Amino acid sequence: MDTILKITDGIYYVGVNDRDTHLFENMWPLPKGVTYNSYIIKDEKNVLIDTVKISKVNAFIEKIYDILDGGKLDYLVINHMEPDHSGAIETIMHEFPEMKIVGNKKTFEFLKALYDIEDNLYEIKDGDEIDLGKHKLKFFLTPMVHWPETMMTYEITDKIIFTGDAFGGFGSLDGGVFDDEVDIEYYENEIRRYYSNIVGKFGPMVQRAMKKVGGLDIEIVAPTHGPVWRSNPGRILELYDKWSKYETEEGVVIVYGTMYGNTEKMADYIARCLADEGIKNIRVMNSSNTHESYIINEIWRFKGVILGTNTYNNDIFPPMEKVIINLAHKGIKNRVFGVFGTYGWSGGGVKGIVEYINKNKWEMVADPVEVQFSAKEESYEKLRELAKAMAKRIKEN
Ligand SMILES: Cc1cc2nc3c(=O)[nH]c(=O)nc-3n(C[C@H](O)[C@H](O)[C@H](O)COP(=O)(O)O)c2cc1C
Repeated sequence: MDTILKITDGIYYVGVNDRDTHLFENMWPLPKGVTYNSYIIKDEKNVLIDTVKISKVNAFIEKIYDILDGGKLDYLVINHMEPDHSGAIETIMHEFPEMKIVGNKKTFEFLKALYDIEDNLYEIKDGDEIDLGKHKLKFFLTPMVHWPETMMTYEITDKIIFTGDAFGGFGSLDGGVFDDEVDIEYYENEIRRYYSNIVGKFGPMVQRAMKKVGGLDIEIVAPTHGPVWRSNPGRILELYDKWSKYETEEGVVIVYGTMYGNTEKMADYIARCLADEGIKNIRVMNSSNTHESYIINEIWRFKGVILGTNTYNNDIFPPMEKVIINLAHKGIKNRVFGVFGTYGWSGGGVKGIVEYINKNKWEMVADPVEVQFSAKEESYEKLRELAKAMAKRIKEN
């Protein structure tokens, strides 16, 4: 079977699709699958850039042998040590025992700790180059995007940057691999979900990395997940730039936790009031049946966040608390918050959310609205006021 996929003269795509794994990092749903991208440069010296998750090693090796056509690998460049990319290293070493592993000091610390590998290492420092013949590699250390060893590899001749997880996204590549071969809008939502779920916490480091490689003449962006950007690389750079600066669009995400519908009723009323105020992008999300992956993705897009909970055992409804813990974990910034909820006797749900908001120094647009068991006429008025304050605030920028 012909599996050879050329990117430029001498540079090939050898990534694989994974439609088996349900949860990325055993946490983030993959309804549309994911890819582990890897690349080969064939020259006087042959190079493999990154590997794949161990479960996909057979398909990977087959592609490598097809392309090398009897040749061998001289180098393996490791841009990122997370096991979805480093999992096949030992197998590749076994197949090509002469091959040198190219990485930085931190890469090699992790290589030893994860796989007990310490031979055939070729350590590079920031800005170092390796001449392959026609092609030339230059290395840029970009720590904490999203691990400490992460780096990017720039191929000078064809102006391709291999970026590791930066600029990546969820979604298997179903036939098309390049941005101009696929319906890119289908992927953009999955790319933002990947960014917000996996890389989002490290916005300042993404900004630092982007500045570092910003002066390069880049024709192709080749990440370790999702499409390869050859027609419009500026688009993915633009998107990551916007998300890592925590920039937002006008819109409100209302997330609620309910057992018997009273808190949900309040959520729907706030949503209607927001619509009355002219807000078009409104997402009402049930924390009990919507994975926080999708909630975080929407919150990464919009400025307004309204959190609602009932009181459960003197505290926030647990599915709702899980969302808030995740939001705090992601270090979300530049959002404005509203809070509402219900209680039966002691209260504690709304109080719990407000405590998270204060602890994270998130801005609240209005006082929380809390009702006993279910909303009455006067509380609906307060909910409308909350919606009005939110609409006004998000229209300010
Ligand atoms: C299992 C359970 C535990 C509850 N625990 C508390 C509690 O500790 N304190 C309190 O004030 N209300 C408590 N309540 C009352 C609810 O917060 C109240 O009924 C609320 O209206 C439920 O909102 P919902 O219809 O959106 O689920 C509890 C209700 C249930 C069913």
